[in-house]
Amino acid sequence: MSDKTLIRGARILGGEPADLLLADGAIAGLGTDLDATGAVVVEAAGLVALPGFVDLHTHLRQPGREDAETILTGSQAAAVGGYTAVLAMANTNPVTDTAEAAERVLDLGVAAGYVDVQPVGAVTKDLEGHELAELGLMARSRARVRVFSDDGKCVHDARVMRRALEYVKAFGGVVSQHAQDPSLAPYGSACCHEGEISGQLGLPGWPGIAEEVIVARDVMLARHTGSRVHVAHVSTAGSVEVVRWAKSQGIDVTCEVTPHHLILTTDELLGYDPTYKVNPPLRPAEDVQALRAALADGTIDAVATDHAPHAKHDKEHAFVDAAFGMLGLETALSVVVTTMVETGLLDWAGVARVLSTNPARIAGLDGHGHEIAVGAPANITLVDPSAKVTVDRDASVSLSRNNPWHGRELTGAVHATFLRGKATVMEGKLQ
Ligand SMILES: NC(=O)N[C@@H](CC(=O)O)C(=O)O
Repeated sequence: MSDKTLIRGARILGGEPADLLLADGAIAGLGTDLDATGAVVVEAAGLVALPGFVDLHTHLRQPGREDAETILTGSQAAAVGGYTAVLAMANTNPVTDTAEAAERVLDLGVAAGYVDVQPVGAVTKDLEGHELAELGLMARSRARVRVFSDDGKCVHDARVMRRALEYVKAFGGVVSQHAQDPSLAPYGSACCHEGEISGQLGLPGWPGIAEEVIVARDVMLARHTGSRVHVAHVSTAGSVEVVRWAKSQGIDVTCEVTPHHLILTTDELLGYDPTYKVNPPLRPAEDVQALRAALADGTIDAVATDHAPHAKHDKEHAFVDAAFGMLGLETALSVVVTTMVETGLLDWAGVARVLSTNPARIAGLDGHGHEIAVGAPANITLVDPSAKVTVDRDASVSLSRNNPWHGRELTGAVHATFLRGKATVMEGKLQ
């Protein structure tokens, strides 16, 4: 089979139609009426060409919970979602807190071959929050770890956070903080936005302030250390306000929002369906509006899925006992189109920014998030901008089924994904 592909007539970043020639892993031509000799031709009239998506926040569950997801199945779900790179969170079993563990994740990602799997290193040993993990060794390993996170838990001790920020500064790393002060929102028990709704449902409250105090503290620590902090899954208007202020002061802070926090609200909890139990919890509509506005104005840099697959027997429990988390990789683009493009809040260049360019920059991934230009790596996602999709959780390539979008109609679909010129997905199907 030819290793040349001609994508014919795609709208580049939603602009004018052009042909794209992919050869030897790179974009070899961009223009009109390019010569198709020897190339596989992909007819792309009406489709939008974007740089391959990069997910800053994916839980792949391997090692330890291969019944919920593996690096292979998670990579496949990512490719179907239009991703060419994912950052694999460290809260596996064992935790990714050594150079060897990070290299193992990297190698399994290469063996799977659907997306570049970039390991995230734990900030503290075994995510316990006390002793720093081998940050330098992970950074210098073959895995070149640059993003560190105890995600699932917060680096709640200010002294440990300060040391982590100082340490990662030496090699241009970043700490991605799961902002949850456990004295205000205890791990495991706090599971519902604190407010009228938690009272009504009788569920332990997870107040927005538990997130906001950590975000406020961390931007001050970033300023003090001159280092770089990233806030994972921001979920409240207050957090966004703090980040907006910090950016205006020149503090080196970035943040991400999940697709689910852009649309789902506390109302979903009324049926006590554990599919909607997630950390941080779903918030009221005012927060959702503030998150959309902040993504539109650039205060929020990226959309990151927090894809959190769980086996049935961990999710199908009474709400208080079920595992936290929901799937996200395969549906993120459709949620972004539905909430941000259809509403006029983002154009396609904006979608490229929040799903590709910014996350690649934050993670320090050189081979991703490029402009669509001759010579750039051929990591390309083709999107059908107006397709109406009714999500079917059983059509998922993820091993898990905790899909909050099941039965909903969303707009926009991934048509094809190319990783260094090779089609991993074509006509929505895994290759
Ligand atoms: N986001 C989630 O709801 N779940 C995450 C970890 C976490 O609790 O943040 C997971 O690993 O399942």
